[in-house]
Amino acid sequence: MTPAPGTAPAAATQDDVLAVRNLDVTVGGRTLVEDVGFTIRAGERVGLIGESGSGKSLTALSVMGLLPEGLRASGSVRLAGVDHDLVGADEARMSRVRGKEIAMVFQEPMTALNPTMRVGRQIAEVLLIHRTRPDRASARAAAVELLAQVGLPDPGAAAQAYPHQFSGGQRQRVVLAIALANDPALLVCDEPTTALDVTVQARVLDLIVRGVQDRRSAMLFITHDLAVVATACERVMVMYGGRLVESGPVREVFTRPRHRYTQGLIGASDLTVVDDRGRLATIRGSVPPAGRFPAGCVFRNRCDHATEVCATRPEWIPTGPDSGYACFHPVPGSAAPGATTPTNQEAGRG
Ligand SMILES: Nc1ncnc2c1ncn2[C@@H]1O[C@H](COP(=O)(O)OP(=O)(O)OP(=O)(O)O)[C@@H](O)[C@H]1O
Repeated sequence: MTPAPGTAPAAATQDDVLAVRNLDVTVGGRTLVEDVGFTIRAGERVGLIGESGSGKSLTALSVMGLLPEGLRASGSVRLAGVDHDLVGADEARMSRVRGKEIAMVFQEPMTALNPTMRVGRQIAEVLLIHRTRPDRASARAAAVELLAQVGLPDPGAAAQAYPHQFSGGQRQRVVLAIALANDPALLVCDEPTTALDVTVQARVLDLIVRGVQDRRSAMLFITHDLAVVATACERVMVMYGGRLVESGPVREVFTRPRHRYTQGLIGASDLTVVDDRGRLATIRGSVPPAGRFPAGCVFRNRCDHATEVCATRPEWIPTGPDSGYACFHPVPGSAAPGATTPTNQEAGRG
């Protein structure tokens, strides 16, 4: 096939942790995912975006060998250090890979947790099954340590609790602790923060990114939220109609999208960035060219009160000749000490 514009051929190198080639997913006579190919390097964080039904989840599920009954994958999915293809691998082989070399975090944490088992034990089991810890006592101690790493207060007590005793955000932290337990080479996340309260989304996203960075794990991150991709990922791939249509560094794809679908997606989005003083800016329309942001800006999650508060404010600054405007105001709870907040004060928001 001729590669779609902006998609790199899936040529595996020694640094690649994952190499997907010619992946098709079919059901009956219907092709749902067609000729998808990509690689992910060790430690690389890659976003996968695209409209609903474009094939993102089926691509991720194929990588993990978890396609729903009746769907069939063909092509090749190779993982570094695993001597067989994951496409067509039987369940016994896949269960040795899953939870060890590849781990996953889905949208709804309850689907990943056993409601009748204390969470400390659920984490310990993953360590024992894959023989990462030699005995139950050290697995339990490691479980408490993992719960501390994902920011649960009083991790010793948390280990003794059942899933229903946690909030949604806390449950997703537990799922993350399980996913990271064996230092996977690849973490696959499918909308991991979408079901969470908006106030905890950024914190959980932070923990995911920190968790993979600390372990030098690679990450494949599915989301609808471009700002999340901009925060969490270095590279982004775009799916449309079951095919991968574009791929590249996040800033390049977001500033110079090549495929018509990506151009529409970016053009219709509001993105937000945070500058080095902890202030948040909403970029309306599209992202301005690289270098137009103040130094130290990082992308953050969507700002949903900017339009009515800021649209008429003089603090709106043009961010590029054809790319809309930004309005700075503080990120709730995370403004850097000493950050000036004129927009916020004028708007009477704290
Ligand atoms: N079990 C199934 N049987 C038949 N068709 C399916 C099945 N699961 C998914 N599909 C179809 O495959 C296509 C791709 O689905 P997929 O879930 O990968 O999309 P997606 O990009 O992840 O969408 P969303 O963002 O809404 O989760 C869709 O047309 C969907 O209806």
